Order: sequence, then C-alpha cells, then structure tokens
Amino acid sequence: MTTKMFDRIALIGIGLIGSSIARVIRREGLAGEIIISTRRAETLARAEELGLGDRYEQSAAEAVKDADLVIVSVPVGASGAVAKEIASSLKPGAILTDVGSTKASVIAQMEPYVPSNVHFIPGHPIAGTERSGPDAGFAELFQNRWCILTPLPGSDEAAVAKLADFWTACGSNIDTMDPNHHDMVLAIVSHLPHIIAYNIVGTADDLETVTKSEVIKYSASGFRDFTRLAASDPTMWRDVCLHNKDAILEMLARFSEDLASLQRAIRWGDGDKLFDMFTRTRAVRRSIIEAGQEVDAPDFGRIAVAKPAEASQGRD
Ligand SMILES: NC(=O)C1=CN([C@@H]2O[C@H](COP(=O)(O)OP(=O)(O)OC[C@H]3O[C@@H](n4cnc5c(N)ncnc54)[C@H](O)[C@@H]3O)[C@@H](O)[C@H]2O)C=CC1
Ligand SMILES: O=C(O)C(=O)Cc1ccc(O)cc1
Repeated sequence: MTTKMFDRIALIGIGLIGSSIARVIRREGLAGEIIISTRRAETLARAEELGLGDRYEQSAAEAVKDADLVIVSVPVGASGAVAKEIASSLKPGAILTDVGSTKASVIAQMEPYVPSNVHFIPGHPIAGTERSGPDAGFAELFQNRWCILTPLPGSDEAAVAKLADFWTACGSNIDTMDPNHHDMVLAIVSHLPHIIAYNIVGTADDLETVTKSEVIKYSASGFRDFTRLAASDPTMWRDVCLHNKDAILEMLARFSEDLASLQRAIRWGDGDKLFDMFTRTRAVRRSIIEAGQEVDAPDFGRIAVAKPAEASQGRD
C-alpha cells in the first residue's frame, strides 16, 4: 500500500472512470477521506451500495469543500456546468483536475470559473473500456497505462508534480502535453477509431440485402471488435465529437483520402499497393507490442498478444 497523499479527495461523477479512481484510491490508501458526488440520485445511491466512498453528497459544491484534490469525471460537455457549480466552494490551494477525453474544450469551459488560488491541471488517463457507470470500474484500469497532463501556462510546478505522483500511485505513466496537440493525437488514436466503429456497425445494421440475424450469426472477429467500440457510451462520444470537432474533421478528411486510394487499388486490382500498405500497417501493431503495451481483447479483458516472431511473416 502507498501512503496517504491527500487528506480529502472529492470525486465529481462516479461512472467507469470516477469509480475506477475511487477503487484505486481505496486500494492504495491515497486519501484520508473519499467524497463522492454525481448528478443522479440513483447513481449516488449505487456508489454508496458499492462502498466506493466515505461520504456521499448530492451537491457537488458541498462535496468539494475542504477537498485537497477534486477530480471531475463527467462527459466533457458537462465540464463547464460542473466548474460553475463548484467554483466558489473550492478550497484555496486545492488541485482541480479532470479526466476528459478532449482537453482544449474542457479548459475553455472550466478555466473561466476557477479561482486564482486553486491549481487547475487538466488530465486524461488513456485507459477505458466500452462500459459505463459505477459498476463498470475496476482498480486496475490505470495500471501500465498513460495519463496525459496538459498544464496551463504558469501552472504551479509543485502542484503538477503532486498530481503526477497521484497518477503514478494509480499505476500510470505520465506525459505532459500541449492541449491542442493532445486533441490532435487523440483524434487519430482514439476518436476516429470509435467514429469508424459506430459507422461500420451502423452500415451493417442498415443493410437491406443482409439480415440482422446474419450479421450477428456470422460476425467474424473483425466485426466483433468494431461492435465493442460501437457499444461505448453515446453521451460520452456525442460530447467527444462535438468538443474535438476541428481535430476530428481534419483527421477524417485524411482518412477519407486514404480510403479513396485504397478503394482505387481494389478497383484496379493493384495487388502490390494493397500488399505494401497492409505490410506497413502490420508493422505498426508490432511496434505497439514491442513498446510493451498490452492489447485489449474484446471478450476476454486485457491479454498480452503473441510476440511478433510467432506471427506469420511471408507473402505466400
Ligand atoms: N470511458 C472511457 O473509456 C474513458 C472516458 N474518459 C472520460 O472520462 C469522463 C467520464 O467518462 P466515464 O466515466 O466513462 O462516463 P460514465 O458515463 O461511466 O460516467 C459519467 C458520470 O458523470 C455523471 N454526470 C453526467 N453529467 C453530469 C453532470 N452534469 N454533473 C455531475 N455529474 C454528471 C454521471 O452521472 C456519471 O456518474 C468523460 O469525460 C470521458 O471522456 C477518459 C478516458 C477513458
Ligand atoms: O475502450 C477502448 O478501447 C478505449 O479506447 C477506451 C478509451 C476511451 C476514451 C478515452 O479517452 C480513452 C480510452
């Protein structure tokens, strides 16, 4: 067990991410007291049933009073409303952070409300699943995953270091990044894959010549992988799309161009082009594995994948 890092930690929003944070705080003994608040009374009651906190407050403003660390884990479109609600109750010297999947928009929404005596340090754990709600969380979620902090210009270095230490104690590796750069990187590695998954599953669902039962019955693992991503929370992903609009549209434009080029290669029977591209992309997965990242398997939780040497290499 790690030692206590904060006397009181307030968690605003207690879904997949908030409840995973609550569980790892408890397991590692990182807080003297965990205070939980969330919008819906039923969710708060469920968090209490699960024993995720020490105190439960319907009012977010009440929850953050006296908290040394406040972590906002709500859909990114709700960040501004939460900041407005808690701003005047934040303790001087407290650290305020979030876990939102987009950063520039969250900063634009929250920063105007944050008092100058509070350290606002936006963050994003690059860890999650397609599930949501307080039952979905688990203490190991952040283990060996990256957590990106996007401190604002002039942020207090000691506060940034303390938040980094907190995420390290949760099992994560830390990077700091400019918020706009974060949004561009995440648009390609996370947001586009989800949008593509929503799209392909929607297309399959719309097909008239193939019945829904055939799609379900014959779904090979490729389609199944897409259905996992496409089962992700609609509110969360609606907000990500609306709040990282520019970066997502830029990446979608590039994606569409490359798809058109692939389409042309298929139409003209350009096997060499297809082979060369598929060889290049295979190397990307190998690099991910060699970098020591675990790979998510849709139905079996997180598993390590076969080492590159075990995979077939040849053209035949
Ligand atoms: N699900 C994932 O895989 C990941 C999600 N994130 C980010 O974490 C944040 C939370 O996502 P999840 O925990 O997955 O969502 P979730 O849907 O599991 O939980 C969201 C929580 O926020 C509460 N909430 C919603 N609106 C609220 C409001 N206006 N005021 C107070 N509470 C409110 C809900 O009641 C719920 O407790 C999002 O910003 C998301 O972008 C970051 C990394 C991974
Ligand atoms: O479920 C998956 O595969 C994810 O990609 C989880 C995820 C979703 C959103 C994030 O901002 C970070 C991680």
